[in-house]
Amino acid sequence: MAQTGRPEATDTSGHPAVAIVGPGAIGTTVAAALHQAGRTPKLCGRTPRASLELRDDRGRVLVPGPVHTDPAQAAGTVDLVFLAVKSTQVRASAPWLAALCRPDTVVCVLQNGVEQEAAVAPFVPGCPVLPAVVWFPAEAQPDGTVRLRGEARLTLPDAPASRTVREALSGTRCSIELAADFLSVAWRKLLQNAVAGLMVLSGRRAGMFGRADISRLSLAYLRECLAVARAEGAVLSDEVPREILESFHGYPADLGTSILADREADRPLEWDVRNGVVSRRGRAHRVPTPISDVVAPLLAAASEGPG
Ligand SMILES: NC(=O)C1=CN([C@@H]2O[C@H](COP(=O)(O)OP(=O)(O)OC[C@H]3O[C@@H](n4cnc5c(N)ncnc54)[C@H](OP(=O)(O)O)[C@@H]3O)[C@@H](O)[C@H]2O)C=CC1
Ligand SMILES: CC(C)(CO)C(=O)C(=O)O
Repeated sequence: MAQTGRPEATDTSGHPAVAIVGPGAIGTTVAAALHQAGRTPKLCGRTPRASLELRDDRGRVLVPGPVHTDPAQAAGTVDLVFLAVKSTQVRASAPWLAALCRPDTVVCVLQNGVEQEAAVAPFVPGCPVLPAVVWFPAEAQPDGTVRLRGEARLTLPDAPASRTVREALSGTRCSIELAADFLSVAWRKLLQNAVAGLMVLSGRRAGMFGRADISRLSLAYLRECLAVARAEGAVLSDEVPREILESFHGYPADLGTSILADREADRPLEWDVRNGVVSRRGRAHRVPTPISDVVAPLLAAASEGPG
């Protein structure tokens, strides 16, 4: 972590200076929200780009770059880092975190899962690490633009560091809710992500949940995940599995999920944080997870092989 790096004065309006590490589907959405409000963040990625582009029903937002790719060349710490790389890419993004963070930098992790804090904290010793539940679907397109398919919305824990994130995003199109019981919200989203993993195994999009057999399988899987979530302390009602299944029934048939996009591009999958976690935490609590114990190894093999 940079101890003496001079804070970057990218923002003179009193809003926190922000960097986005991982300007992909989610990172581009947040960057566009900030840019539209006149608070263009520093963009830190892996692939060089001159700019980012977000598209949705309302039009396009072009976020001026460049996307920096060398942490040594993009000097200056910031008040807030949005970390929007995949969970499989956190370790590789550590040089960015070291270059951008000083001890009071807030690191807000825009990733699926329930283990973001434990995964990221070792790379930013002393910094407040905030997990965020990301509710909106965003899809990177073959031409490099990002298609946003919903309203940009995050839920954060009701913690002091969340104030920095609220200030950064205040008045932007990306809304923020603070949850007193963040654990329960994060597990509810995890259930949604776990069942979305079935799309990878079938190679199909949300339309597949219209099948009666897939609906039965999903409901059984969601109930199993719910038992683990409750063992972890989440307060979620018996209705949650059905509510989640109904939300999948209501999605456009061609809506995917980020883990399916990774599968289609033959990239490593976030199988462990989205599906494996259910088996792992289930074992710890002696909660049986027979469906998860089939789904997780198949996703792991799809991700990593061999074969
Ligand atoms: N997409 C969605 O709809 C949703 C995603 N999420 C979660 O959000 C997180 C981000 O997902 P998403 O935006 O879809 O992922 P993407 O793959 O679209 O974006 C990841 C970005 O990180 C960049 N990156 C990879 N490695 C590094 C590195 N070492 N240093 C800097 N940047 C790097 C990638 O660069 P490159 O262009 O070179 O690959 C890419 O720009 C995931 O945890 C996902 O589960 C949550 C809700 C919805
Ligand atoms: C689309 C959404 C919000 C639900 O599955 C998601 O979390 C993802 O694609 O990773």
